[in-house]
Amino acid sequence: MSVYTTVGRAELAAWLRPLAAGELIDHAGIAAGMQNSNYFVTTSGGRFVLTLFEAIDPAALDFYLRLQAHLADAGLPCPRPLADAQGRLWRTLCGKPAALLSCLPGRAVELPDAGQCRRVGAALARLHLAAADLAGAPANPCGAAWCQALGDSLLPLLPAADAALLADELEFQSRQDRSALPQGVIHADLFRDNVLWRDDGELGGLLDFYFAGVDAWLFDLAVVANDWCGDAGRLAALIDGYTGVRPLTAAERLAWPALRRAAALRFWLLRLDAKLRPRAGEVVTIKNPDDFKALLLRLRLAADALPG
Ligand SMILES: Nc1ncnc2c1ncn2[C@@H]1O[C@H](COP(=O)(O)OP(=O)(O)O)[C@@H](O)[C@H]1O
Ligand SMILES: N[C@@H](CCOP(=O)(O)O)C(=O)O
Repeated sequence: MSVYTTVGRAELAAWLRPLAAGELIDHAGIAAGMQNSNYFVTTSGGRFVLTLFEAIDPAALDFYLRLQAHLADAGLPCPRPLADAQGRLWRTLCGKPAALLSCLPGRAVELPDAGQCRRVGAALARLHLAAADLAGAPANPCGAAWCQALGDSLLPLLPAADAALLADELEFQSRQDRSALPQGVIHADLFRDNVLWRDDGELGGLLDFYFAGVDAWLFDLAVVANDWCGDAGRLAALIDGYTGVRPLTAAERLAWPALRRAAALRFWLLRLDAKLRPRAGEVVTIKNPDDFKALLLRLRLAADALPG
């Protein structure tokens, strides 16, 4: 989990009232996630997820919640935020912006098969196309400039070998320009633990849109490839699923190796930052940064060509 903010029953019951979601039965912290505080909430009206946003600019939050409603309207299995009578999708709870969203069915898988990689690839491309007509989207909050700034600030905290690797990769990435690649709203964090699968094998949910923003679509595909595809077969299936919905351009094919490195760097940095400068909370999940350091080292040695 991360439960940084503890929510009491009485304050939650009062906060729920304007949503007409039924009477509170119980709520329990969720044992996953790194960024926000999440609770399963059961009411007489059903089951929901309560998210308290720990470090999100409220202006960006309006966009994240509108995005999920927009994608749900487009038929993607995304959580739908509940609105109060004034149409507000979030209000303050325990001093934090908070939203109640539909609870989607299914479980995440740790070892996806090629079929699941193909389906997640197709869903990612559908997400890219469906979000393209959403107005007012901000830039990816953790894009290339964020990586450079966070990387620079972490350099003095790292052992010499890691600092050398990071400095060299930051220098390489500073010479890449993804601004001419096809762009749009990207999920930016569609890891295995952010995708739910139903018992019948179908996609149950795409979760956790709180890093979304405009960036190269291919960067999003690289984020997914890095987390989902431990072998060539699963990578080929992911790309096949994606390109079946949105074919890639020649420029994207050329940019693939550098963007896979950029995606590995982005999550190495996020996890390093969480480990080296932890936030206080009731329960805090810290994920291992070394997984992404190892991946980055491998991608620097052997630039995998894009299959297909
Ligand atoms: N709408 C939802 N429906 C079902 N489960 C959810 C939903 N939202 C979150 N969860 C569960 O909570 C976990 C943490 O949520 P997530 O959005 O990843 O947190 P964080 O923003 O902290 O990364 C997910 O892995 C999932 O198990
Ligand atoms: N998915 C990323 C970012 C943080 O994880 P999440 O649990 O908040 O989605 C990672 O694994 O590092």
